Amino acid sequence: MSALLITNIGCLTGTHPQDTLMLRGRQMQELPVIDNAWILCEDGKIADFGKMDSLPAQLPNALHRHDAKGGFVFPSWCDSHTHIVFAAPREEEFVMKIDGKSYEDIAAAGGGILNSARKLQLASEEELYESAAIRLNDMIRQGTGAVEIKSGYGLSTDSELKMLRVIRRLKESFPIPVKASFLAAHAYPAEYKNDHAGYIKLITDVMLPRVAAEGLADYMDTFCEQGFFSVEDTDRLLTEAARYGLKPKIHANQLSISGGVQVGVKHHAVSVDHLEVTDEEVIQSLQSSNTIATLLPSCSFYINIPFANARGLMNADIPVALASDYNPGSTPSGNMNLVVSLACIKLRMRPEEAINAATLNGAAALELSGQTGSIAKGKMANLFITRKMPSLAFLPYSFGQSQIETIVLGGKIS
Ligand SMILES: N=CN[C@@H](CCC(=O)O)C(=O)O
Ligand SMILES: [Zn+2]
Repeated sequence: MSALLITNIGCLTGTHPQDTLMLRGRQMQELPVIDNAWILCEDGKIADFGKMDSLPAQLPNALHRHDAKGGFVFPSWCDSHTHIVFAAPREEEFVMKIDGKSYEDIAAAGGGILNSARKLQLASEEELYESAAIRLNDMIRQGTGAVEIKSGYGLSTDSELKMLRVIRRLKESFPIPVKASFLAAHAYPAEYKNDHAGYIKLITDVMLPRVAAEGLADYMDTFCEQGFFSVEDTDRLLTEAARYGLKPKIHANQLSISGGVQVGVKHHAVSVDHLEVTDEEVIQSLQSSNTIATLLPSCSFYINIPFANARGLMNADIPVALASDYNPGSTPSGNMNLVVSLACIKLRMRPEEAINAATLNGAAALELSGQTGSIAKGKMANLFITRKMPSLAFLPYSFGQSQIETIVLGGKIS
């Protein structure tokens, strides 16, 4: 039996009741904490915790002790939206953006997703695994302890399967939970430019059965957006995916009011992601559902598009999660500390709301909140320990810097 005792914790953060598995809008203001605390991890799980003056006299024999020296302990970030399997960065597009081209201009000029797809088709599974593993390791060092990864730079049967197999290998070899989303409907490949029905048929009749047969995906995703996949395309794809037990997670309303939120809600999507553009109808459709609004402020920051209306969503009691959207085009960063800072600065989320959105609600957007995302007995001991900080707000306040000193995964200092 392996056991880890962390003592002298300045503030143990996110001690939600065990049965709190998702926070709707206004509930997100509550972030329970225990000051001057200890936590005991046994066999990879959180066994117990409390105030220092309640530290039990009887402790497991083979005990590793760690003195947090006044640092804060958080549940690891749960990053529920990433695209970290890609063949090459796209810094040439970064320079095009500086020169005034928009995300849509670059995509129309053969850049964007199709650019990544061309490069990915030429890369081997091994090369893709190696580069994605480096990114995932970097994310873990920055406090991420659960992640979702999408396909969507394959856009052919072989290459989509190749991406999903890389994700499966990451799942098998990393000590954190990994969920996979099948995103063949990310862009129409050049050869289907004038045959959208043909590509939809390829996804439904050829790709989906193979993805399901190999058990390669947990979710079905589509980029429901003007110039990409329509509401009708999305409706059809989600209907077919449901036959294979794949629930939706949708890219919706990144560039326009696309109808993606409503079609996602209709299909009981676990989450609808982006939502940089919303209106009253979008908010109303989410209000009557359990679908999570996953916001990606580092994407807004990087490609200079509007920031999501987090306050409007939370005031309407909609559950909001935060994720990185790490990808080579619109967000070349998987740093959840920066995401949380941007959420405070640009989405005007209070630190407690942003931290809940990046932990418990992020876990809910991965359907893992029974296992991670808060400090509760029996949950995975995936945590991070910061330097001594003067307050909770100091974490997002010190934007662009990391306060993290120690990572704990499965109850072990890693
Ligand atoms: N919007 C669609 N997909 C990605 C960007 C993909 C890319 O530009 O490569 C996103 O979530 O931002
Ligand atoms: Zn995305």
